[in-house]
This record gives sequence, structure tokens and C-alpha cells, in this order.
Amino acid sequence: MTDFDVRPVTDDERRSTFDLLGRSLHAQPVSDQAWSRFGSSWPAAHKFGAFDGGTPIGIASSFDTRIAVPGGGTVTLGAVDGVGVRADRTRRGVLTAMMAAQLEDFAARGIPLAALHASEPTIYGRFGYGSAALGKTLRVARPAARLDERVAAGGDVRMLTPEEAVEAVPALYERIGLHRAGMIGRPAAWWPNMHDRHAGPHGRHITAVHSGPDGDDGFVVYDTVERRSFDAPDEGAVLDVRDLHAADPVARAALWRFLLSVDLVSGVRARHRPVDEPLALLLTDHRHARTCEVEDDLWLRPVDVAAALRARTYRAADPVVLAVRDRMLPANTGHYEVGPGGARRTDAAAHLALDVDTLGMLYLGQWSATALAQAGRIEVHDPAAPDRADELFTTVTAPWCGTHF
Ligand SMILES: CC(=O)SCCNC(=O)CCNC(=O)[C@H](O)C(C)(C)COP(=O)(O)OP(=O)(O)OC[C@H]1O[C@@H](n2cnc3c(N)ncnc32)[C@H](O)[C@@H]1OP(=O)(O)O
Repeated sequence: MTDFDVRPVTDDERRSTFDLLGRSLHAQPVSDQAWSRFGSSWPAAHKFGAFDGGTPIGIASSFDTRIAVPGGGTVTLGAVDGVGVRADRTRRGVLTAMMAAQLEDFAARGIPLAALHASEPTIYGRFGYGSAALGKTLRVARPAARLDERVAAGGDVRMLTPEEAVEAVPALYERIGLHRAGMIGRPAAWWPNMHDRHAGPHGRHITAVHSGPDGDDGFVVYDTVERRSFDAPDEGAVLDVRDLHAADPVARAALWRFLLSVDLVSGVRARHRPVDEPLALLLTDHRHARTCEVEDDLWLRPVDVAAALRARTYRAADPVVLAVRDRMLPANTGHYEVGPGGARRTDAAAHLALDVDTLGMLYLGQWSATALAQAGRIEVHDPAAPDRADELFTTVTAPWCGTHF
């Protein structure tokens, strides 16, 4: 027996559902002033609430955007930017019911992929999401870390006022483009809450922009946190990189050169960077840039398996036939042939069998079919097939989202 209804959120319920999500994540209710600044980032569209009578007890929110897939194409993405259930109503199927409504809505609207960032990795596999892109945390020692003289240099870095940052950075992100598989477009509604709140006139983050021969081509948003204390009088501040995007290697190196030049800083920390971010290679001594953590970044859910498989490209190898199982969206269950020429449904016998969350793990190229098979996530019917699938799905550049949502 269910004692709640799941339905779309109305305009009047935006703030109460935002506060419900915040509470589930242990945040304070939003103030009137803050809501007037970034409430527009929480439109009613694409939100499913669970209600007991008129009272919200659960929320599953998403927004539509684009995601880059291997090969350079982009497809529509349902970006799940917040799910939460009131603490006294958890573990009674509320999230399951909201996720089902959300996935059916994505499918009905022809959205091929959905994605999220997971608070806890044990939750989302059952809904068909797999960990599809990783991110690393870098710690760089200051003032020891220096860029090697062979690293290409050029252009200028300038700091923006908060007003300039709010104006300039969205257009710059758009111009830099979705050049890595896993990167997503940032719709206008994303910016007030995720960027302007921290880097705009009321925030404390600092924004710097790099300009090359063709104009602005990279930006970094950062904050500094004082570490000096009575017990550690020689510590400077830690510079925390929150958002860094560059159109090319010259702009990226110049932004890192700038970050490493900021005075009174004893270390630079950057979380959720691409796992193949080449910072260590840029330094005279690569040990001054340490990877101290690798975490899951983006979780991906093929919503329309055929469309998702068709959207990306594959490298040269003999085709493989995948048997995909999808409990929540059974129309996806079936056999798919994937080869250098593309992907299509087939009646042919399967070489490999996997659940749809594992397909999410394979899709962007983060994990190899061989590793997934060895981990028991792919059943192997043809012993040569994992090698072929590795060839087909591998990407040269690691996938990375780089956008918090
Ligand atoms: C994408 C994002 O927004 S990340 C942020 C997610 N939100 C949070 O972490 C906020 C705090 N947590 C919550 O609000 C809730 O606990 C939620 C949303 C994670 C789960 O909601 P619930 O209504 O309890 O989930 P529901 O009852 O549908 O559980 C479905 C299954 O997942 C399991 N599950 C749910 N949450 C968890 C968890 N945190 N850890 C382990 N298992 C979990 C349940 O045990 C259940 O398993 P079963 O199918 O084997 O019985």
C-alpha cells in the first residue's frame, strides 16, 4: 500500500520542494534574499514530487541539456540535479516511485541518456545508472611547483570583477564547447545557483580569464582558504580550484601558471579534474602535483539504448552483439550489434550480456569491457568478445563532466 502520490511539481511548490531537497542534504532552509537571487534555478519544469496530501515528502528534479558523446556528437540529456526524501519517510519506496516517473518521462520525451552525480554509490545502479566518468583531486605544492620552460606559453590572464564574471563566464563556457565526452551544456537556469551565487557580487569566489590570439579562451573560478594558525605559523592559504575550463593546451597551461603564481599560498587543490589532466607533465618536478583521490564523477543511464548506441562512434574491430537487460524500461531489453559502422538492434546471438547500468559504465569509455567482465558485470558468451568490445568502445581522451549539478 502506498500512502503518497507522485506527480509533477507546480509553480507554487518550487520553494517547498527546494527546501525539502536542502533538508535531505542537511542544508538550512533558503532565506527570502537568497531565494530571490537564485530561485530561478529551480523551475517547476521536469520535477516530480511525492506528496502526502498536499505536503511534499520527496523530490526528483532534472533539467534538459546536451551531453558530448565519444566521436564528438552531442545528444539530449536528462540531467538529474537533485533527489531527496524527507527523513521520516525514507526506505518505503518513495525514491523508487519518483525515479520510475522520471525515467518514463525521459523515455516518453525521446531523451536517449540521463545522468547524475551520486551522493552514495549504492543507490543508483538499481535504477539503471552506472558510474561512467571519474574525476581526480590534485594537490599541488606551492611555491615548489613550477611549469617546465618547454610548456607552450602565450596570452594574458586577467581577473574579473564579480559583475564581469556573471556576465562573461556563461558565454565563455558556451564558446569553449563540449570538447570531451561527458561534458554537458549549462542552461541559463544552471548559472544563478551554481556559479553566480559563489562568484557573483554576493559570493567570495574569484574569477580569472585567459585571452589568446582569438580572444578569451579559458577561465578559472577559485577561492582561497586561510590555513595559517598558531600551531602552523608558516602555512599560507590553500587555493581551491572550483571550475576550470580551457579551449586548448596553451590556455590551460596559462591558467595553471597563474594559479601557481598567487602569493601567500602553500598549496593548490583542484577536485573533480579529468583523470588524464596532464598537470604533472607540465611541471619541472612531477611529484609536486599529487593525485590524492579518484572519485566517481558522472553516472550515466541509457534511456533509449538503441539511440544512445547509435549516437557515439566506435573504433575499428569486428562487431559484437550485446544482450542488454533493463528492468525499469523493458523496451530496452534486447540484442544490439555494435561495430565500426554503428549500432542496431539484431536477433543474432549475444557475445556479451549486461545490465543497462553496466552499459552506462561502458558507454563513455571510462571502463573496459574486459575489466567489467572480470568484475562479473558482463557475462561472456564468446571469449574473444571482450577484446573486440575494448577496441570498439575505447576512447583516447578520458571522459569527464566538469559541471556540478
Ligand atoms: C542525484 C542526487 O540528487 S544525489 C543526492 C541524493 N540525496 C540524498 O542523498 C539525500 C539523503 N537521502 C535521501 O533523501 C533518501 O535516503 C534517498 C533519496 C537517497 C533514498 O530515498 P528512499 O525513498 O529511502 O529510497 P527507496 O525507499 O525508494 O529505496 C530504494 C532502494 O534503495 C535502497 N537505498 C535507498 N537509499 C539508500 C542509501 N542511502 N544507502 C543504501 N541503500 C539505499 C533501499 O534500501 C531500497 O532497496 P531495496 O530496493 O533493495 O529495498
